[in-house]
Amino acid sequence: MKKLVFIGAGSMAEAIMAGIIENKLINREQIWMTNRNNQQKLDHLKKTYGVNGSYNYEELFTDVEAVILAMKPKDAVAAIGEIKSFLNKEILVISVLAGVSIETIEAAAGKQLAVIRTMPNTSAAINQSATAIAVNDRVTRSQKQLAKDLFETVGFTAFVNEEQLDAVTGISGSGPAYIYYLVEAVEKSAAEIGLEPKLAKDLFIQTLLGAASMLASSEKSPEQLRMEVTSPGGTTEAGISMLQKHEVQKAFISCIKAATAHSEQMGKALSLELTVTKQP
Ligand SMILES: NC(=O)C1=CN([C@@H]2O[C@H](COP(=O)(O)OP(=O)(O)OC[C@H]3O[C@@H](n4cnc5c(N)ncnc54)[C@H](OP(=O)(O)O)[C@@H]3O)[C@@H](O)[C@H]2O)C=CC1
Ligand SMILES: O=C(O)[C@@H]1CCC=N1
Repeated sequence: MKKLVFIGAGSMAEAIMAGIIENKLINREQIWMTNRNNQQKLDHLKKTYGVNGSYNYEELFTDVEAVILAMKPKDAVAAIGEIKSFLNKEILVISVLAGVSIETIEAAAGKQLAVIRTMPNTSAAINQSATAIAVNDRVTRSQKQLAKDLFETVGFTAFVNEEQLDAVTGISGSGPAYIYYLVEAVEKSAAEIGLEPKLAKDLFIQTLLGAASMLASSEKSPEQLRMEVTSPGGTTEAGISMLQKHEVQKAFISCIKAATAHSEQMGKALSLELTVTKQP
């Protein structure tokens, strides 16, 4: 690896960069970061991780092997526009942007590029991301391997078709928030059932970890595992019957579908924005 440049230095960029450094995949001196105008953040990243920060594109793009696009989707077209003259087919472009298609990235750059589109999640900050990766046909085998190696430093990876990335976003990109929302409910219930919120949270976190490990290691289906907890006429049955009454499973399915649909819509809106901008 010659040089890896992050365009955008927010929470996702920091989490991925920290994983790469911790796993010694690339030397910290080979990692460069830039953002829109937050010099303080670049100074902080330099001090904390020993990476380089710069606003000078000539400097950033000298000997670059790969760039990681890590700005908000709404800023993507402008950000790619600023760097497009430095991009070419030899530089691998890796995107972590939700809903921004490979086609849109190439259209914003005005040229064909080797693009890898990924969907990680915020658990990358503790090397526990679930990252799906899609590639276009200009990506070489070694570039594909590089992307896999990079994202394996922050957790699990799987290759998918680009069309599947909206669904991945609905499940695992946004997924951590669904679990946090559930834990908020546990905390809210604590006082009413006579437990300290902190203790309720700690008990539930261990319950989540245990259940996640069971799901990952057991041959049994989630339904079978649920039935093993549920004694006839017992406490779990009483609890689950309330979830059924409130149609929680149905609500959860709607939640995943809404997030997936929103990812699709964001992609279409950006693509349309580009088409309109390019009209003479
Ligand atoms: N948060 C999440 O759970 C997940 C997010 N993603 C995706 O990751 C991406 C980044 O999200 P997140 O890290 O939360 O965002 P942040 O808001 O934390 O960071 C965005 C960064 O982009 C920079 N930026 C904006 N415009 C430009 C530009 N023109 N040139 C260079 N840098 C620019 C900002 O700079 P400045 O501070 O100077 O404005 C900032 O450093 C998003 O596209 C999101 O869809 C993917 C998976 C999960
Ligand atoms: O909410 C979002 O749009 C981003 C993408 C996936 C998780 N967070």
